[in-house]
Amino acid sequence: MDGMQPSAALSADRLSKHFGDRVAFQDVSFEIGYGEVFGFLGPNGAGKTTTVRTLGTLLTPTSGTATVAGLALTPDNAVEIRRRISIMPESPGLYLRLTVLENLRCFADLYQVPTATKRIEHVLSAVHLTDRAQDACGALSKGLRQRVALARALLNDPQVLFLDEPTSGLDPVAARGVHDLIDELRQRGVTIFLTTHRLDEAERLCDRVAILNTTLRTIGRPDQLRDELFARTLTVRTAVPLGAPDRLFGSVTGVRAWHEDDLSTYVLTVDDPAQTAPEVTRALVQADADVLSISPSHHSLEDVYLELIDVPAGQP
Ligand SMILES: Nc1ncnc2c1ncn2[C@@H]1O[C@H](COP(=O)(O)OP(=O)(O)OP(=O)(O)O)[C@@H](O)[C@H]1O
Repeated sequence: MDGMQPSAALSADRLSKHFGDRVAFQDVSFEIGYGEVFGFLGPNGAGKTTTVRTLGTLLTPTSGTATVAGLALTPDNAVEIRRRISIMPESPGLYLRLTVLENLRCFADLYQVPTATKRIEHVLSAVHLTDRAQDACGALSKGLRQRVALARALLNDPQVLFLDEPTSGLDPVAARGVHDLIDELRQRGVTIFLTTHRLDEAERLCDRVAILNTTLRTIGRPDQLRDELFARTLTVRTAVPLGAPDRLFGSVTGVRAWHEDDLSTYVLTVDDPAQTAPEVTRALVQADADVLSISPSHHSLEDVYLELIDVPAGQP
């Protein structure tokens, strides 16, 4: 790329896409830095794939603006944008009768990849499939096909890689293999835009996540979102109920409030669990309490997600 590189690898400003009366996504804004792994989460029909297809120049936005791999998303720039990005769709779309190598040759021709033979060798080795190059794609497991699809997406050495639900339908071992490959790409500085339903996957892989349900509900680091949405708590369990919990917890400066959750289980709202836990422990020891455990709360990204996407009552 020539000259100055803009600070954002991908950005959207009030981007919207409508299909007639149907709103696929509306007023979506974000900025993603070079080398960032960005998770795009949302329920079925939230607009994730349509966002990927729009940023990938396959659909024209209804309104708003965006930059992709440093270029304004305009019809004039579409060809150059496609040179700089890759999209790995949810279903790999490989020629099942052809071998892995033949598939990659075919796509390398289509994308006019220079020095194709060397590049194919490189991407096969990047996804650890060199020894399966002569196997027909139809004879590969779903996980291995997903790896071929990833190899194909890497053929043009993209600056920005869109992965649309890359582990959908894979067992945990195959999914772990794809996760490791994503980690390797991150280490090589590829910017990754990852849509997923798997919150554990987003939590493990992504620097930041956005939660979409037609409009963006939130955006941030997983730990930041947890802190913003949920009070920090310490849970104290004792063998027998405390005699005077009010006096005991009231004497600890870091405890802002407390309630008894269950018999002999006390939930304390605190500003800083790491600082307050030792103070609470000392107070409990002084009161001769039989402590079973003191543990900080752990909210998962799933808690954040469920809090934000307005799950209708009665739905799991
Ligand atoms: N080509 C199209 N024509 C009309 N409506 C469409 C088209 N593509 C998507 N939609 C609609 O746009 C909305 C968003 O769909 P999209 O596929 O982007 O959601 P998604 O978040 O990727 O869902 P999923 O997780 O189920 O894949 C849906 O209501 C969908 O029916």
